[in-house]
Amino acid sequence: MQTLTVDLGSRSYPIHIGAGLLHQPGLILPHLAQRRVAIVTNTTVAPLYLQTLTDSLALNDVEVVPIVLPDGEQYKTWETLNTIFDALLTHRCERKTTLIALGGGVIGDLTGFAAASYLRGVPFIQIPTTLLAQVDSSVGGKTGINHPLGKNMVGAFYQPQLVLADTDTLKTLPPRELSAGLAEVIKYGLIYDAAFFDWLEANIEKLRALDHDAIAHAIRRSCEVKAEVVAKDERESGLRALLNLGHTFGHAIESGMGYGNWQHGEAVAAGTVLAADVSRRMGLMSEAEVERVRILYRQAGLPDTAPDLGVEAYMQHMGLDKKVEGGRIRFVLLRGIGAAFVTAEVPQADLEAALTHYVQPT
Ligand SMILES: NC(=O)c1ccc[n+]([C@@H]2O[C@H](COP(=O)([O-])OP(=O)(O)OC[C@H]3O[C@@H](n4cnc5c(N)ncnc54)[C@H](O)[C@@H]3O)[C@@H](O)[C@H]2O)c1
Ligand SMILES: O=C(O)C(=O)C[C@@H](O)[C@H](O)[C@H](O)COP(=O)(O)O
Ligand SMILES: [Zn+2]
Repeated sequence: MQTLTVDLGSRSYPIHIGAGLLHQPGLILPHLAQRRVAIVTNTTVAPLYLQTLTDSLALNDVEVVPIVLPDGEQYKTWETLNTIFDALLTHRCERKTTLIALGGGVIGDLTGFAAASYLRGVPFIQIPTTLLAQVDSSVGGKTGINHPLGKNMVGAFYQPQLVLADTDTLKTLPPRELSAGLAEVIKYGLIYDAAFFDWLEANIEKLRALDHDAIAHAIRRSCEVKAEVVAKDERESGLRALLNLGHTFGHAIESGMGYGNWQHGEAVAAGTVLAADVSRRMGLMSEAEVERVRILYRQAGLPDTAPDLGVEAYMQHMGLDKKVEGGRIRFVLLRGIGAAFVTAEVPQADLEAALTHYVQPT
């Protein structure tokens, strides 16, 4: 097992990464304020891992309230959040009852937001079971739900007490979901660590084959970068916005195509190709570098073109992005591989050219 720390003073917490961690309740017990937890999961993950986790906690006299939600991005909504509150109240969960998110990023974001607001705040633990959740969404405290007009539009910054990433859970993950997680892994190389990007190019086949050492390294390096960025800028007043590379376009793709039709990671990959192409048009990146990015996405099983929603629809969706300031859309762009920055100074002609060039019919 490897352990990292998200260093946030009195709200610091560990990230444990390793195989078989669901069978180690000793890692969870010190973080519980009472011997009762509510495990929030979904109809896909529950049959795979809910019993294992429940049994290992029950052996230590921890009572479990299971809350099983429908599966899918289209359920990351106000209505689903309310069903969590219904269950917590029905079972008389208290301020010291810890909520445990067992699942991918959708479950983590919903559970975290429920924990931030139930009784004005209860403790929560992230047990991520997708690659995307293990490398990104379980770390850093962004929680929330979607609105029909935009992704993650309602939520809270609320940090977990613990992140427990059991890499064994990835063995049941469908290949499409593994690829979606690789999009966020590649993001860390692009924004922060060119040597990691080189390593990803050399090891992409191993990662897709779930080679133990390669996956462990990718999760660790991703969490290191995310933990460092979050520790420096928890509430995204500057540096943290770099973690949004590809997301301004990507969130437009997710909401424009209808939540759940494009996986978040797929939309981020396509969105990053658009951001890289805009960077190239602005003279910040070479054609060869854009090509390296596209090749790596293809090798990772990800799209390297975006759906053709039309320039106007893209602009409308992106106008609601959380990085918008004074009505101006701010984009994360690249100055080559490994260096990202945020700017509102993007020529409309370059945006329109990218949105015309790197798209395919929907
Ligand atoms: N909070 C953050 O910082 C942050 C970061 C990145 C993404 N996100 C959010 O995370 C979501 C995407 O997360 P995701 O890619 O994990 O999607 P997801 O949660 O929808 O999970 C993908 C699919 O895999 C299934 N699944 C989960 N674990 C499994 C396992 N071990 N075996 C088999 N199937 C399994 C799920 O039921 C689902 O069908 C988006 O809503 C995105 O906005 C949040
Ligand atoms: O943690 C962050 O900060 C990120 O931006 C990580 C992203 O991968 C993630 O998709 C996040 O939810 C997007 O944030 P948002 O503020 O644009 O909704
Ligand atoms: Zn993301």
